[in-house]
Amino acid sequence: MTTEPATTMPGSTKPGSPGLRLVLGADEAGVDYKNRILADLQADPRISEIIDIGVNRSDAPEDFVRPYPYVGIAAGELIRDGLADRAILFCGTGIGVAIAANKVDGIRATTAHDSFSVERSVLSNDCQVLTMGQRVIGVELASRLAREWIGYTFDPTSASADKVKVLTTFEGC
Ligand SMILES: O=C[C@H](O)[C@H](O)COP(=O)(O)O
Repeated sequence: MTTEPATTMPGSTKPGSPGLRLVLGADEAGVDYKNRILADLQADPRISEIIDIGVNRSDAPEDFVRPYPYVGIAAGELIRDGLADRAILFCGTGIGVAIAANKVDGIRATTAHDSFSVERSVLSNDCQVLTMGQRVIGVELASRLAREWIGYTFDPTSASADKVKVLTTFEGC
C-alpha cells in the first residue's frame, strides 16, 4: 500500500519560537476536520510547528488511503522520538487513532469530545495525544476543543504525577 509521506506545512514553522510542535493527522474519515483544524491553528502563537502527516484528501484513490492504525502509530512515533510534542488526530470516531497511538511506548492518547475531559486529559493524565471523531461532533466544537487542549500543560509536581508514573511501569511488557 502506498501511503502519503509526513509533511511539514509550508509557513507553519516559526524558527526560534519555543512553541508547541504539533502533529495533525487523520484517516479518510477524519480528513476534513484535520484540514479545518490545521487552518484554524496555522496562526496560533502557541504553536511553533505543525507537522501534517495526512491524509490530505477525502476523495483519495484507494492507494492513498491510510487506515487509522498507521496514522495513530506514526503520530505516536514522532512524539516518542522527540520530533514532536503533541498530536491531534481524527478518524470517524476518534477511537481507532487513539488505540493505535497508545500502542507506542510512552504515549498517552485519548478520545475526548467535551471540554472537561479535554482539560483533564492533560491535567490528570498528561496525554500527549487528543483524538476526535468527525462522525461524532460538529466541526466548530472540534476546533474549539483543539484550541482549548493545546492551552493546557501538565504539572509534574501535581498530585496526578505519581499516578501517571505508574503507567510507565507497564510499558514494554
Ligand atoms: O475507529 C475507527 C474509525 O472511526 C475509522 O475512521 C472508521 O473505521 P471503520 O471504517 O472500520 O468503521
